[in-house]
Order: sequence, then C-alpha cells, then structure tokens
Amino acid sequence: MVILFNFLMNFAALFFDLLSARYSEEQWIDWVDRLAAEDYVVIDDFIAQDELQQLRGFLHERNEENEFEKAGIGSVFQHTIDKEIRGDFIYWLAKARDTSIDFAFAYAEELMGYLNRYCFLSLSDYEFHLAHYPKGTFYQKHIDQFKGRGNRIISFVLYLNVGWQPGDGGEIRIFKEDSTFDVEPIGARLVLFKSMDVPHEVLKTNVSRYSLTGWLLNKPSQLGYLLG
Ligand SMILES: O=C(O)CCC(=O)C(=O)O
Ligand SMILES: [Fe+2]
Repeated sequence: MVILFNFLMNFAALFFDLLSARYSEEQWIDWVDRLAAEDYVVIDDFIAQDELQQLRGFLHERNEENEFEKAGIGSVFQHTIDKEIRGDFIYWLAKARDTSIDFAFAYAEELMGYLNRYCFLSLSDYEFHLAHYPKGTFYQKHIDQFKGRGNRIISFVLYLNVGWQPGDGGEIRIFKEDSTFDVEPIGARLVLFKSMDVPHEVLKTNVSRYSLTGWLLNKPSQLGYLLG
C-alpha cells in the first residue's frame, strides 16, 4: 500500500514537473554545459513577453509604494552605503509574500535542480531582489561574494527593460582572464555566471535600468533580506 502510494506520488510529481517546465531537458543541459565551460552564459528571451510585463508591473508597483531601498556593500556587519561603488535601489523578493510573480521563483528552482543534477552542486536555496539603477548610476567592478560568507555559487540577472537602445549604457561588463565582454540589459535576457570566478561591473546607465538579480546558494540564506 505504501509502495503504491509512493509510486503514485512520484508519478504525480513527474507529471507536474513536465507540465510546469517550460524548457526541455536538452535545452537546460546545453545552458548548464556552457555555464560550466565558459563560467557564464547569456540566454535571450528566457521569459515570455507576458511574464516580462508582469514582472515590470510588479516592480513599478513596489517602486511607487516606496518599497525599494538603497543597496549597500558588504555584510550586515560592515554595511556601508556608497554611491561611488553602487548606485542601485533594491527590493528583496520573498516567495511567501510576492505570490503574484510565483513563476519567477519556479524558474529559480528549476535552474537549481538542473545545476544540482548535471554539475554535482549541492545548491539548496536562493535569494533574489529587483534592482533599479536610476539614470547616471553604475556598479563598480566586483565579485558577488561577501567576505566571510562564501555561499553564493551562481549569479543570475534577468533584465526587465523594454525598448533598450544602443547608447543607453548600463551594460554588464564581464571580465575574463585576458578580455572583457559587454552585454546589453535587454528585456527577458538572462545572464548566468559563477559567483566566485567572474568579476563584473555595471557600466553607467543613461536611462532607468531594471533587473531581477539573484544567487543560488549552497547553504540556506539567513541574512539575505538584511543585506543590501
Ligand atoms: O545588473 C547587473 O547587470 C549586475 C548586477 C550585479 O552585479 C549585482 O547586483 O551584484
Ligand atoms: Fe554583481
């Protein structure tokens, strides 16, 4: 009886996975392979246009309600707010609260599952925030790790800008060993990179720039919401 019950539960879970997954296993394996080999991967049109509009709508509501806060640098013990280093405003997302954009959490979980399966990682949690870079702001070259808190393994940035034009600035500059690579923050584009291995910066933006930025973690996030 127990065996039959387990079998049915597994079958239902698999069926649900297949229904809810938007990308095939082959597609995920290709992205994960590229991330493993190159340390980063750029995926265009990762989300559908209606999802992009939903995230933008949600972001603008939070912004209008003044729920964004100035982002800081370093851990909670060394929290400094320094416009010379980063000029963005952020809103930390919470799955239990921000249910109108639950598909965004589902994507993070799907990504985590594939990385665990194919890269033998032991990711167990994630944290992410919306970000607004007002005109004229940037984020200087850095690595996505706080001193004494090395649990960010994979960084992901999903851009939420529509009508982005050459000259608008705000590219993410990725530093490789002997070259750099600039990526425009075009709506629905996803950039994934290894948090510890890829220095990067956000070049000065000439228009308001929006994104959803997150990290896959190998230990549960406890301080995430306290950090900027
Ligand atoms: O928005 C981006 O392109 C990157 C943001 C970033 O580097 C960060 O928040 O750590
Ligand atoms: Fe970063």
